Amino acid sequence: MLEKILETKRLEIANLMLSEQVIVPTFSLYEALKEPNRSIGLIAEVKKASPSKGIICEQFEPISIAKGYQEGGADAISVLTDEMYFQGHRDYLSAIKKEVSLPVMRKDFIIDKKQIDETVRIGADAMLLIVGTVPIDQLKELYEYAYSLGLECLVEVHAKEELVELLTTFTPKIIGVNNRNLKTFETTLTQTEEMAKLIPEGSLFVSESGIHHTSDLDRVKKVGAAGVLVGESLMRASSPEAGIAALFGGESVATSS
Ligand SMILES: O=C(O)c1ccccc1NCC(=O)[C@H](O)[C@H](O)COP(=O)(O)O
Repeated sequence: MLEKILETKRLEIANLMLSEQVIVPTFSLYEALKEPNRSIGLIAEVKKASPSKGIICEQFEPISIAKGYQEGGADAISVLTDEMYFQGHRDYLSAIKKEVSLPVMRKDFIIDKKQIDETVRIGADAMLLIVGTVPIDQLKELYEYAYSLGLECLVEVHAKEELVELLTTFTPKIIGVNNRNLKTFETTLTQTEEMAKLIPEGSLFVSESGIHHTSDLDRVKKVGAAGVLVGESLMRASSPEAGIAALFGGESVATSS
């Protein structure tokens, strides 16, 4: 699946036209995850569809979903911008950035500096980089290029070997362990549990995908995750706020005194 998506991305990059710069305030994903609203940080994802589940949300209203996430106490928002496989759009991200005061991450398949320029133009605070999509030295270059433009990166791994390769090349400030196997689409939190031991102390780590229940949060919290990235279970809830409340089992949001 990943190879098919990357093939599409290469074609898109060849035809990519940069849009006008969106002027919006910036927010740090790292800082938001370092001091989360609850006992573990939440990156709530705006996700209409996916290769594994097809359409997840029929009545898809990205701005109102994002506002609901903010209202429900999410620490950051992830927006899928891939059109072909996730029915996302870069315009959703720009529109959301204008309406919420949270860090907004672009969730896409970034393999070229031109896409990073576009990510800045559309107003994102952060973006995803996936180990294995380009050679690791190139990934490091993309990471450094993004930070030089003020964009933070969540660097995602799907396997222990990828994490080892990543950490022998560079140490990202935010590392994501994706619990989804991209060949079978199965998710297992064992991924997070096994890889947690290898995450360096100085990096924040986020457990991604397949998180549906409070017990899932407890499992990843126990092994030191600073945050979770949750899409489907929140998108299927009766409202974004209700989805977050159910996931956190009634845990209240910290208020600053
Ligand atoms: O979600 C998919 O089917 C998928 C397929 C191929 C590549 C990536 C995919 N998902 C991207 C993600 O990592 C998730 O959207 C994100 O972690 C949230 O996952 P979930 O809570 O399980 O919706």
